[in-house]
Amino acid sequence: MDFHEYKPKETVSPQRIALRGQSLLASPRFNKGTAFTRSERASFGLEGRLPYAVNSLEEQCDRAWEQIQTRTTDISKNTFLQSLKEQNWALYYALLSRHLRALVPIIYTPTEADAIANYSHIFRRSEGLFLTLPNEDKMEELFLEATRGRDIDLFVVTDAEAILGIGDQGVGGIWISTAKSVIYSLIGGLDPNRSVSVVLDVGTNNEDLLNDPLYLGWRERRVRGDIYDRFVDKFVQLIRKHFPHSLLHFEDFGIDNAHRLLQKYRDTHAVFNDDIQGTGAVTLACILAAIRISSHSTEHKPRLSDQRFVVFGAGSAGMGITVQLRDAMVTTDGISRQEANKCFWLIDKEGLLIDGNGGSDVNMRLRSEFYRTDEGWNQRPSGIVTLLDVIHRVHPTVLIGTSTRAGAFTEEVVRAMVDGLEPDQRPIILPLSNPSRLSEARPEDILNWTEGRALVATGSPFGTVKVNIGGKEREFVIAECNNALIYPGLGFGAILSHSRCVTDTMLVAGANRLAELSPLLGEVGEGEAQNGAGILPDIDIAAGINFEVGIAVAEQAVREGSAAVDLRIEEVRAKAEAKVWVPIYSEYIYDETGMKD
Ligand SMILES: NC(=O)C1=CN([C@@H]2O[C@H](COP(=O)(O)OP(=O)(O)OC[C@H]3O[C@@H](n4cnc5c(N)ncnc54)[C@H](O)[C@@H]3O)[C@@H](O)[C@H]2O)C=CC1
Ligand SMILES: CC(=O)C(=O)O
Ligand SMILES: [Mg+2]
Repeated sequence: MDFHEYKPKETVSPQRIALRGQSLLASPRFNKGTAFTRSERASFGLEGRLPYAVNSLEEQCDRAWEQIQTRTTDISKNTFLQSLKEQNWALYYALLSRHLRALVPIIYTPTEADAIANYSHIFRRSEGLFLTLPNEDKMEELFLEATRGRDIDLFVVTDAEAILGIGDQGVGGIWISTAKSVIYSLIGGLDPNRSVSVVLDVGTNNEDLLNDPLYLGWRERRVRGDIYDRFVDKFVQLIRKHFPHSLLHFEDFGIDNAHRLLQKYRDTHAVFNDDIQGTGAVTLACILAAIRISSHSTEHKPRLSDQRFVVFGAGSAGMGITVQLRDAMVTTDGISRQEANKCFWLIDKEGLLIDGNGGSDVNMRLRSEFYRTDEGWNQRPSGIVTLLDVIHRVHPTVLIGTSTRAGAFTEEVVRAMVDGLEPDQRPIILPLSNPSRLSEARPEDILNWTEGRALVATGSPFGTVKVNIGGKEREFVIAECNNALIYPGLGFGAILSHSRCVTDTMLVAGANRLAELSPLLGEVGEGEAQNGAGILPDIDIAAGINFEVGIAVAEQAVREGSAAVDLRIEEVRAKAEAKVWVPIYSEYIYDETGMKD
């Protein structure tokens, strides 16, 4: 079901509103602009404040679409949409939902990365909750002010240390929280009034920002250690105290904190780290679908543990993916954790991770399970075993890039990978770094170098690629293996079921559902080799797909007892349909005791 065509009863029933005149027009939640009906204009003191004609939402979308076309750069389109969001939520989300493929790249990766990097210069109006270290003593007051009178389902929080692949962005990181929240509403069907986007401003180590006279954040170096931990803990405890059934989504924390905070809080609340778990789940789905196509053997169902994985960039996302794949192997293929660990070769700045060479971060413990100590690797004089060395010796079937190292998957690397496989086996190559300019390879190049054999998915959108194979031009859809394709559904499922925790089994249920919905499998059936469909569903249909993911997650939560509501599996779908938020206008009735904000 694409819920944008769906009108839940609660949304279409009349709403009682206490705002009038300019206050109503200034409320993005309730404003309808030129779509206020004649009788609403009379009741709410709007007749002299609006031009005479009354538009439908469809007509307003047409006008906004026309206006956005006149903007010539992506960043100016981004600014236009940001301003539209500040004016009218229904119109903003309706417009986005009608043009997902064109506009998601504008409000999310890659354009949002540029907006975030320029936050202090293009800033116009603030949005979100800013919790800044010098205001620590007032945190509860600020928190309650921002959430006053609202039922909150979702908090999206960043400390902005590792925004997408562009690093420490200080206070500008608020816009990754708001962008992720928008995707929750757009694709996941969450009411935008029930989410709060937060930045924990604990300083920045970005010299450019520290030296920028217009920088809007707290102009100090990043705070670490006990002070940092106390600050984050205060925030998490406020959520637990005031919104015990909400989901807490961590985004783009630095590598040292991401895993640590997830482990610290995941048993105490429904906590989710998108870069680790969202990326892990979407990549698991992508690989589950891809191996069913790439497997050269038709004799047995391809197993994850039959694959050899090279993960280039063993940071938050790389380790999240590795652990997710490893755990899935243990559960579904019935092998031990030690055996599963042997399917991975991890590479970071210091080359193949052989025995902890050079690394000093807190990821060490996680990484150490995957060290290749006893394989007799001959290090070069530089002390590094390179990606190419590993490809030559390991013959990986899957190559994943989460390094931010643009162009790291060179022609030599990709050709060496193909040479190591059976002639009818298809290499799975996933350059996942964002934004687009940091991708480890361009899909067009990978497909040319492999003559269309590779199965490719990327972190940012790349569109369709045409490749000349034996004199014939073939088209390949490049799937986006971005956590946005799954986290809205994972979150919706967790919220729907009031999950006490987000468990690994809930994540796997979501990933399996997404894999089943792969167009690659649907169109040609398993085992068909030459099909240009994307590995994962297109962003165009992401809303319907995430709805299904959400249901699978909520059902799993009910099944395993993670759900904290009295809900039967048979009731999950109906409950999801009732909860889903869609951008449409309902009728307003003026009522002094009605809704104000
Ligand atoms: N497609 C998706 O859904 C997602 C993509 N990402 C992308 O993945 C990239 C990494 O993100 P995080 O893991 O959060 O960052 P991170 O900083 O935690 O990890 C990056 C890792 O790559 C390593 N690295 C850097 N240069 C390298 C090189 N030349 N060779 C090998 N390794 C190198 C770093 O040392 C670090 O361990 C970013 O571009 C981010 O946008 C992250 C999350 C989701
Ligand atoms: C997609 C995402 O979460 C990232 O690139 O960080
Ligand atoms: Mg992220």
